[in-house]
Amino acid sequence: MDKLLIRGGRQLHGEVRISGAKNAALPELCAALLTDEPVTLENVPRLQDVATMLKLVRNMGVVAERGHDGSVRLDAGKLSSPEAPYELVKTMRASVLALGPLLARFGEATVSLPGGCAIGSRPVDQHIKGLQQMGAEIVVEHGYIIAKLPKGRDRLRGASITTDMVTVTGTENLLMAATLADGETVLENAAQEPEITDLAEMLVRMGARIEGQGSSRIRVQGVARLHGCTHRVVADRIEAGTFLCAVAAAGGDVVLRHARPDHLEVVLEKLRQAGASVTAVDDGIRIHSAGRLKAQSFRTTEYPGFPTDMQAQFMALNAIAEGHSQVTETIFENRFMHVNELVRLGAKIQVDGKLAVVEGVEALSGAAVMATDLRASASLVIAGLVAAGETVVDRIYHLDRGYDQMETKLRGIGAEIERIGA
Ligand SMILES: CC(=O)N[C@H]1[C@@H](OP(=O)(O)OP(=O)(O)OC[C@H]2O[C@@H](n3ccc(=O)[nH]c3=O)[C@H](O)[C@@H]2O)O[C@H](CO)[C@@H](O)[C@@H]1O
Ligand SMILES: C=C(OP(=O)(O)O)C(=O)O
Repeated sequence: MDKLLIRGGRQLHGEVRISGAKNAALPELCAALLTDEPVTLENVPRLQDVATMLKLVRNMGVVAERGHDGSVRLDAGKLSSPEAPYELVKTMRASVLALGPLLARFGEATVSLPGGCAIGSRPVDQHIKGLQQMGAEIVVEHGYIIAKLPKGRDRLRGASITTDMVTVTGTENLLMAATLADGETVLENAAQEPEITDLAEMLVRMGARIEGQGSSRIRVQGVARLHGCTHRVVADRIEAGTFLCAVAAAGGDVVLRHARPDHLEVVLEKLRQAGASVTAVDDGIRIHSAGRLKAQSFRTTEYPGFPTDMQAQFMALNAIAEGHSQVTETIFENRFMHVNELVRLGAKIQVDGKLAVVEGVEALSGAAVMATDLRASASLVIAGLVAAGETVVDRIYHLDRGYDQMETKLRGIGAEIERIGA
């Protein structure tokens, strides 16, 4: 099993190219299931989750080819089975995004329940309830969501759906299903993340009629069929945010090319309040950080609030900043697993339910630590970059799920980091 070996204490200087967003690419790969015409996605990040999604759609009969230029061409003209088996779904929750498109286009879908995962129980009841409101008959049996249209119907029907909470993949599943439904669908309490707007833009290119993406009410007028398109995946705001925290913590001056400042406003503001200089530059964001930063309290909430996917990385920064901070996690019930590992590196953090209280220390010291989930891994890498001596991060398969060549990019700006075998 691969590990990362980091020798801390180097400042970071230069330029990093931010990749396409994991959380946009995954639903967009599923959106290709909505049409029998070829779809080309550009700027698709090289990640394990993307490889898993390609395996999943190929397993259904989709012809999917990766180009050398970061593009993926998908042809879902003929499908052998509208099914997502447990073996593939268990490694990636986002597989549930196949449910809406399959049901909308083929009138049936069998998708394994994703099950719980490290950061929380993460049910998909809102996806199921919304599709039922659109007329689907759904049973959950032997760990599978088995969905079909009632006899005599060949399309879902538009509906007014208010989800009990804001759900990102729930909104995406219902949005994709609604594009081919009969009549109008209104999604109330919709998630507003930039990845949803990007997905909606792709669907519009395919001929969908959508209004209100990026707001909490999305209206969709269903159409009888969608066509192929070429779409460029939006830049990954969480990858950008992770590099921003790395530079803020380690010190240095770095330009993140392709990063979108408008997608990271709350994080950028926190970094500025901490004392870093953060500016929008041509096609990117520049961060300059010198000296010890000031700790910042924050509370994770849905977009446009502070992203839960940035909580662990910012906590690593707070761990070595000056002063106390309070970090409140409101989205997932078990997303503080990095805390014990940061403590192994010398951080002082106490957790009480949804609240972590961080007392900034002057220095961390390298140690062997274990990654427990994707963003926890990133926070350990950031802590390793500032810790004195060597840090070895184990179980980095979590990191590989969602970061495109992280260690190569970090090495490119001066970090001492290498991948080592077991
Ligand atoms: C592939 C992808 O885009 N993943 C992102 C997506 O995950 P994901 O879409 O799974 O997260 P949700 O927005 O659905 O989850 C928000 C909250 O709602 C709960 N919930 C959700 C659906 C449901 O049917 N029932 C229910 O109870 C969840 O358990 C969680 O507590 O948004 C999260 C919140 O920004 C991010 O951390 C993930 O990186
Ligand atoms: C939690 C995340 O991803 P996923 O929903 O794919 O598990 C994430 O990207 O931080």
